[in-house]
Amino acid sequence: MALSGRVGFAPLNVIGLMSGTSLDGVDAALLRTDGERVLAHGPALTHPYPPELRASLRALLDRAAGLAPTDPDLLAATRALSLLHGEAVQQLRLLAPDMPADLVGFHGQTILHAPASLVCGSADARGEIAAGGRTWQIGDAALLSAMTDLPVIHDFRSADVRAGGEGAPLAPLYHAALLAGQARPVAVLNLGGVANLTLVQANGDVLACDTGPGNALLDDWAMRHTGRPFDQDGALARAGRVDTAVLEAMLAHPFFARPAPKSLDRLTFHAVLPLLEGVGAEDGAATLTALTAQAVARTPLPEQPKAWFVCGGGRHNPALMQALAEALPAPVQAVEALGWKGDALEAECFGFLAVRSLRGLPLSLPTTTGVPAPQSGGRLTCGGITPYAHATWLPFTSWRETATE
Ligand SMILES: Nc1ncnc2c1ncn2[C@@H]1O[C@H](COP(=O)(O)OP(=O)(O)OP(=O)(O)O)[C@@H](O)[C@H]1O
Ligand SMILES: CC(=O)N[C@H]1[C@@H]2OC[C@@H](O2)[C@@H](O)[C@@H]1O[C@H](C)C(=O)O
Repeated sequence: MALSGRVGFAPLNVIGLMSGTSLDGVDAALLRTDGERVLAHGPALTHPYPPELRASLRALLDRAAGLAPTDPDLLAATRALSLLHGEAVQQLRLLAPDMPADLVGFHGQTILHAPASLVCGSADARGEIAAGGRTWQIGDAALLSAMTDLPVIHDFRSADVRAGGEGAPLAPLYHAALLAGQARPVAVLNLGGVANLTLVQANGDVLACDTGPGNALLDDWAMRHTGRPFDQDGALARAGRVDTAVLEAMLAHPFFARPAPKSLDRLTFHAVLPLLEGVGAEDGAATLTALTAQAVARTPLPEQPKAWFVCGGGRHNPALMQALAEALPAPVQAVEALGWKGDALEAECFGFLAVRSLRGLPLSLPTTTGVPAPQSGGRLTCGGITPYAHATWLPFTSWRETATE
C-alpha cells in the first residue's frame, strides 16, 4: 500500500479551561480534536469563583503592573484559582467516563494585558517597542498537572506578544474551524468582559480584533449602583435612556478608529467612566450597553458580514442583543442558532489550541493578532505528575453543567 504524503495526527480528548475577564469563574469543556477539526463535543460546565476570590482577583487587576511575583495576595489567588480549575477538570471527567481526557489546555486568569500597541498607545510603533509588551495570565500549571495527572498546556499568549503581536484574541482560529461551510463573509462576536470579533472574509481569510468593552464596564456600573455583579437581563439598561452626548464622547477614544488587529486590557476603558459622572444608574447602564454595541458597529472592517453569531455571557442580556440588532446591518443571532454552546466556546477554544500547541501549529496569524508571521505558542507542563489524590483533601464546591440550548 502506498503511503500518503501527509502523516496523520491521532485526535485527542482535551479539556479546555477558560476564566475570562468577567472574573465570574472557570468554564471547562471537553473536545475530541486533532487541532484542525472538532470530531466530538463532550460536556461542559461552569465552576463559579467564590465571591472572595472574585474580589481578590479584582483587587489584583488594579495592582498588576507593580506586582512582585512573590506578592502574598498573588500567590494565594493563584493557588486558589488553580485548585478550582483542578476541581472543574475532575468534575468534567466524571460527566464523561466514555471520553477519557488526554490533555488539558489551561488559559489562566489574565490580570494584566499590555501588548506593545497598548503600552505605546499606537500600533505604528509596535515593532520598535515590541520587547516592552507584556501579557500575564496567572495559574499554577504544575499544580494542575499534579492534581489531574494530565499534561497541561498553558501560557498561550506570551510567544505572540514576544514576537510583536497583540497576544489576543486567540479564539479566531477556533471560530474559523467551526465556521467551515457557512456562507461568507460571516462574523462571530464574543461578548465577554471585553468583546472580540472574528470575521471570516469571502475568500476565507480570517481577520480578528477586540472591539471594545463587552460586559466589564456595565458589570462594574451595576455593582456600584445595585450591588449586584451584572445588569441581570438588561433590566437597568431597559429602564434608562442612552445619553448620546456621553456616548459620542466615549466613542471618541482612539481605540475605536484603529483597524484590526487590536486588543484590550479589561481596565483600558475605565478612563472613560468619569464621563458618566452625574448620569443616573439606569441611563448609565443604557449608555454603556449602547457603547458595547456601537463599538462593534464602528469597528473598521474590510467587508461587512452577512450574519453575526454571538457567544459569551453578553448574549444573555436582551438589552445588549437589541442594541446590537439595531446597530448592525446584518442579522444578529446567538451561536446556538448554529448548534454551538455559547457559554462553552472559549473553554473549547483553549482545548483546541492546546492540541495545536502540541502539534506546533500556529495559534495566531498576522491578521488576528498583528504578529509578523503565523505564530505557535503555549508551554507543556507535565512535571510533578503524581497519582490523583486531591479528592481526599479538597471538597468539590458548586458547579453547573453548561446547558445545551
Ligand atoms: N442574564 C444575564 N443578563 C445580563 N448579563 C448577563 C447575563 N448572563 C451573563 N451576563 C453577562 O455575561 C458576563 C459573563 O460573560 P462571560 O462568561 O462570557 O465572560 P468571560 O468569559 O469572563 O469573558 P471574556 O470573553 O472577556 O474572557 C457576566 O459578567 C454578565 O455581564
Ligand atoms: C488578554 C486576554 O485575556 N484577553 C481576552 C479578553 O476576553 C475577551 C477578549 O479580551 C479576548 O481578547 C481574550 O479572550 C479570548 C478568549 C481570546 O483570546 O480570543
